[in-house]
Amino acid sequence: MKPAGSKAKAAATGDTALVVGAHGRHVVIETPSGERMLAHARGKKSACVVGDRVQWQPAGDEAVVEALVPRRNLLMRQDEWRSKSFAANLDQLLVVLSGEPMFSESQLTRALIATEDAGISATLLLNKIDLPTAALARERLLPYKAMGFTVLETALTTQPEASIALLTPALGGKTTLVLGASGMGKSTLINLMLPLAQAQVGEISQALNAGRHTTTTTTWYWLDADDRTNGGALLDSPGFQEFGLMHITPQRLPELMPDLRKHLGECRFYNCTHLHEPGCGVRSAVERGEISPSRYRLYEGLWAELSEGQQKG
Ligand SMILES: Nc1nc2c(ncn2[C@@H]2O[C@H](COP(=O)(O)OP(=O)(O)OP(=O)(O)O)[C@@H](O)[C@H]2O)c(=O)[nH]1
Ligand SMILES: [Zn+2]
Repeated sequence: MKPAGSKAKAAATGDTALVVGAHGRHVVIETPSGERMLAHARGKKSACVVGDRVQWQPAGDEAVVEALVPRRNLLMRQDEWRSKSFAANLDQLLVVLSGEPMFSESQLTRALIATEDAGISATLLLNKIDLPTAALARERLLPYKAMGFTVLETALTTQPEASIALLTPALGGKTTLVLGASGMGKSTLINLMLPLAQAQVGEISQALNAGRHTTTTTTWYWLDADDRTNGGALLDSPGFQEFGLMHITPQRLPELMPDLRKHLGECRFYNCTHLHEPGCGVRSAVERGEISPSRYRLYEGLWAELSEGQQKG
């Protein structure tokens, strides 16, 4: 075995590669020349996620991940049993929503809290605006517009050209993780923006193989395969059902919810939980209609859920 020092030095001088697919300790990396290969992470600590930059060494036809380049950010979720990382080094999250099926405000709020916690910005996309149910969905998104989120609107299937024209500048040059609950139109969006996406998926799942037909982890797609430095990328993450926030303490919730955060200086007690204290600025704002009742209810529910988790943990 070579001394660890020389190996570390070789890795440090090597080019970094991008993780474009990951399944446990098996990852698919893309080298600066655009070559993709299967790589193995060393040791348990070196778990990589899509979007990571890694130092690597060739090992036959495959590669070994030597070290992880420090991350700019990491989007994760955590339930009682385990934590799951979606992706690292993101510029933004795009949440696809629709009125049919109606999006879940709880799911949306959870995703936005995790995103805020990770220091990543988020854009909302109301899809299926060709359907009458879009009106109600639009109304339910008003509080989110008021707290500063951009809400784009598309009819991906009936107005594909207009959708591309709207989405191209919103996605260009950025690394965007796309989230969407089942039926909202996430696959339609990916296929519209990336006509060759299916081919890229095939390639990555084949490399990670283990006989799986569908990707169960996040997948990286270049928006423009000829411009891998500035062109931007879409990351498709399957499964948006349970967005556990167990990695966040209940005390931090108000600062991660922009509509509540705005009123934090207005409470009588510095350590106000905004649940029952007198002179609470947050609850006054709810009464004045400046914080929507649904958002406040979500806050109460999350507080209870995360406090219980804290007691157990
Ligand atoms: N009317 C209308 N239907 C749409 C629109 N966008 C997508 N759909 C339809 O909605 C259904 C769900 O779209 P998908 O793109 O498969 O949704 P998804 O979010 O990927 O859902 P899963 O595949 O279950 O993860 C499909 O039948 C689409 O054709 C739209 O803008 N308007
Ligand atoms: Zn308060």
